[in-house]
Amino acid sequence: MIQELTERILLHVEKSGNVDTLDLVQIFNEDHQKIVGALKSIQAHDENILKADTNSVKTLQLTEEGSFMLENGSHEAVVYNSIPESGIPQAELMKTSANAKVGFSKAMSQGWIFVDKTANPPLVKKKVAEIVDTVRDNLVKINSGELKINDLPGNILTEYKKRKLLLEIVTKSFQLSKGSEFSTKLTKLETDLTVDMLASGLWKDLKFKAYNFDALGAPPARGHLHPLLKVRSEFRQIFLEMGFSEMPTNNYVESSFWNFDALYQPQQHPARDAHDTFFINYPAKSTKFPMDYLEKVKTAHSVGAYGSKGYGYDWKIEEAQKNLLRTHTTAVSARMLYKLANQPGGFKPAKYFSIDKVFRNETLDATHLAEFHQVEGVVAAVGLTLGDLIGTIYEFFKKLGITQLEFKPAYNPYTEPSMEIFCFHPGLDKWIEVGNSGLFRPEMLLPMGLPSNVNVIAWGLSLERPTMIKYGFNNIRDLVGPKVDFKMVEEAPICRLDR
Ligand SMILES: N[C@@H](Cc1ccccc1)C(=O)O
Repeated sequence: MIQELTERILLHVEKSGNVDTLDLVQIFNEDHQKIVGALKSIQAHDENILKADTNSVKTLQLTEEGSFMLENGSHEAVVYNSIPESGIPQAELMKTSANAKVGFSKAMSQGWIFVDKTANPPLVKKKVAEIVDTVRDNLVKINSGELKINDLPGNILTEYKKRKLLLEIVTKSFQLSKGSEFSTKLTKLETDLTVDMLASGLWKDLKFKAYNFDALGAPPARGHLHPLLKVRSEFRQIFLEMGFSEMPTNNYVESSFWNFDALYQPQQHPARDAHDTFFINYPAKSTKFPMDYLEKVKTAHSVGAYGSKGYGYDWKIEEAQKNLLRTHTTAVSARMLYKLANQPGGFKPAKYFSIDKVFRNETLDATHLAEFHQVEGVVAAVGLTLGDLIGTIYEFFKKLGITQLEFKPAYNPYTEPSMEIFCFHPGLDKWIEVGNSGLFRPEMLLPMGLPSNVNVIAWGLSLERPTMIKYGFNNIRDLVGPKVDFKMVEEAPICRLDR
């Protein structure tokens, strides 16, 4: 079809010498888009076949309301026509059509109708015996093309546009005339240069299609980052900007000692039950611990130390030896703080973060999986306070674009005070819980050997939750697991947490 149209255009230019593509719309009864498409394909053959100068033409188009008047008359004419000879109460008249109010005031200002106040109730009556509906007449002529934009007096054009009866449309078109290589026949363009063409010398006479440097090309096959990884790198960036260094989290299997005992979590704590924690059978136990430290932990739990009464129970090494899949990355933080306290040269202030997997024996539902990621920040320095914790959390969340925070007292065995972090989500229009935080207890820090004037503030959140919010997932199974749509992974945009 395009082929045919290209030839028709060329033949027309040969005959008339000069034509605008918009005029061709009527002549060929074809869509302007199609005519321009055919022109482009002529130019792709050889840009010197036709000369095409751009034109931009303003035309008028009726709006839905304008088209309505074509059929029914202007609102004022409709009102005029619905008034009986004897008149009609205004309230009644208003019920006769949807646009009666506008029609009434226009008809009044035209002097077509008046309100007879001598009657009770006052009646709207015709003032003239007949009317000429100029608005409708003009719209008919505009619609048929008889009245062009330049034929309409400016004030009328403005009025109709104000009444939203007309739209001004700018159409770009091309003024066509013969080019230096004009021809009514298009030779087929070659797309490939073959060995035969070279050998026979045929290539000299052939016309080749111009190379399209704007063509997008086939997308190269490559790997794609999962949304969780994209969000992780945003979080990592924020921590790095704040001067935190990353903790080594490459041990999913941990001993109960580092996961619980080091964190002053008593051995009877319900979280240590197989209902909440995945214990490991092979190997079931860890045996290497820093024994001095382990003894201090035992004391802190069983009889208390450093002014604390402890929990007062019989602490057993067998319980601490049990291997498990770590239930939180705070186990890694505990290892790092122990290292920090015992490093050569002694304690130095430090800021650490981690983002990695943790495992919990949870009931699975739309927002919970048995494995997920935690984001954790830890700051250790002399004399840190709750104010430092709150300030640091504000700064951290500010970098995520979150400025409205609330803190709610909470309980963790290893922090005192502890606070849940809530933020206001303008998109969801509600407060949501985003994390947990606190100051690590002396019962946890002092056995490690940290100086007694050192305080450690820490907070943690999940990676999945902000990812689900940012990418608009309601079900975590759409994000993680066998039901994940790979197309989603391929097409998910880079995540900007500040938006
Ligand atoms: N470990 C806590 C998070 C947390 C980290 C650091 C301090 C306080 C709380 C959790 O699993 O929810």
